[in-house]
Amino acid sequence: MVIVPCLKVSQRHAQLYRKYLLSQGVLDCKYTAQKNSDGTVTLPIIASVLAQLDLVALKKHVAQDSFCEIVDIQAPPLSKKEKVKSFHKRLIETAQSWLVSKGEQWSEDLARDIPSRWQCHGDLVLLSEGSFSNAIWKEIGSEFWTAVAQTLGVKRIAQIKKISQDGYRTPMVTMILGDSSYVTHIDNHIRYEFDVTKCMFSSGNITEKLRIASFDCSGETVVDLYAGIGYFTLPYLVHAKAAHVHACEWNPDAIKALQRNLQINGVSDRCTVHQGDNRQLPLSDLADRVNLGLIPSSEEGWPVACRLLKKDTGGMLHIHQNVTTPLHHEPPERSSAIEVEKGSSMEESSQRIQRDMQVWTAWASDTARHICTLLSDITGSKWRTDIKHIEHVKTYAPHISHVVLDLECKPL
Ligand SMILES: C[S@@+](CC[C@H](N)C(=O)[O-])C[C@H]1O[C@@H](n2cnc3c(N)ncnc32)[C@H](O)[C@@H]1O
Repeated sequence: MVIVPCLKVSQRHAQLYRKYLLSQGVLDCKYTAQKNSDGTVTLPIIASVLAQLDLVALKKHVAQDSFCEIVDIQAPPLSKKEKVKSFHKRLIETAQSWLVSKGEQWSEDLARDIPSRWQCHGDLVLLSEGSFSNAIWKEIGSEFWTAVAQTLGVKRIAQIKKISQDGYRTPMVTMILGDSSYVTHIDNHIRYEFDVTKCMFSSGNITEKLRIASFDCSGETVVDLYAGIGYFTLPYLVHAKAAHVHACEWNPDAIKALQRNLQINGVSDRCTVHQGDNRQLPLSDLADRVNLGLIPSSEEGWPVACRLLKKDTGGMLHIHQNVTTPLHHEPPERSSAIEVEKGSSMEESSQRIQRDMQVWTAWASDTARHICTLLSDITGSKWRTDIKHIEHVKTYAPHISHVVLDLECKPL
C-alpha cells in the first residue's frame, strides 16, 4: 500500500493553501486533492520536502485564522496529468505493436510523433496539430484509428490541422474516425454542445470558468464581449446568478451553439445574444461588469467596454491578455510558470514567480491608466481605476502567460 503525506485543511481555505503549496513546489501534483466528509480537504505533499515545511509559517502566510496539519493517507487517485502520461505510454505501445505487426520498423522519430496531450469531449478525442504527422499514419487505414480510439477509451477521433487567424479563431478540424462532429462537454455542471469542426473550445480556461462561477453577480447586468459558445456567459448565468448577460459574438456557427447552450442549460430568458462586431454594439451605460475574454489581447474591445459601464456607479472589467515575460527571466522548462522547475531550488522558483508577477503588475498598471483615460474621454467626467486582482490562467510558451486583470472602475 502506498502512503502519501498530505496537508489537511478546511474546505474554505483549501484553494488558498493549494495555490501557495503549488507556488512553493511543495504540492505533489501526481495525486488529486481529496474532499473529506468532515468538511476538510487533504492536499498531497511531496514527501522529500516534508521536513522543510514549517506549519506555523505556512498558516501565517496563507490565512492566520485557518488550521492545517500533516496526515498520512492511502495514495489518492492519480491526477489528470498522471493519467494522461499513462495513456500516452499505452498509445505508444498500441502504435508500435500495430506497425511491427505490419512489418514496419519502429523508430524514436515515430515515438515522438505520438501525442502526449489531447482534448476529450465526451466520446470524441481531439488530437492536436502536429501529432501523427508522419506519412506512415496516413497509409494505415481506419483499423489503426479504431485501435487508437480503444486505447483512449473513446469512439471518435478528430484532429486540429490549425486554428485560423480569421478573428473567428475557427479550428480547421478533420474527422479521422466517426461521422458526427457534434460533441457535448460538461464542465462544472454546465453542458456545452458544439461542432468541433466549427467552434473552438479552450479547456485551458477551466480555472477562469470556476472563478467566474464563484462570483456573486446577483442583480448585475453583465456584458460578455467575446462569448463564443458561452464559455464564460454560462457560468455567469448558471452559477454566478447574473440578472442578465448580454453576449456578443460575430461567428454565426458559435452563435448557433451559444443559443443552443443557453437553452439546454435553461438560462435563455436571462441572456440577450448580440450577433456582429461588438465594436458596433448599440448599447451603453448599462453594465455592472464586462468580460473581455479575448487573447492574445482584448484591447480593441476596451473603448466599447468603457462605454458599456454604468456612468453613475461604474463596475468591474475582467481583461484577458497574453503577457510576455522578457527573455532574461530564465525560462521555466515546464508548462506552468508556477511549477517548480526540475533542478531549480524552491527559492529560485519563487524568485521567478515574483519576477513574472512584477511584469504582470506593470502591464496591469499601464492598462489601468489607459482605461482611466478612455473612461474620462468617453464620459467627459473623472474616473478612478483600481487593480483588484490579477489571475494567472495558463502559461503557453515559457514566456507567455494568459492573465486576467480584474479592474474596478468608479466615477469620481
Ligand atoms: C477565443 S474565443 C474566446 C471565447 C472564450 N471567451 C474563451 O476564452 O474560451 C473569442 C471569441 O470572440 C469572437 N470575437 C472576436 N472578436 C470579436 C468581435 N470584434 N466581435 C464579436 N465577437 C468577436 C470570436 O469569434 C470567438 O468566438
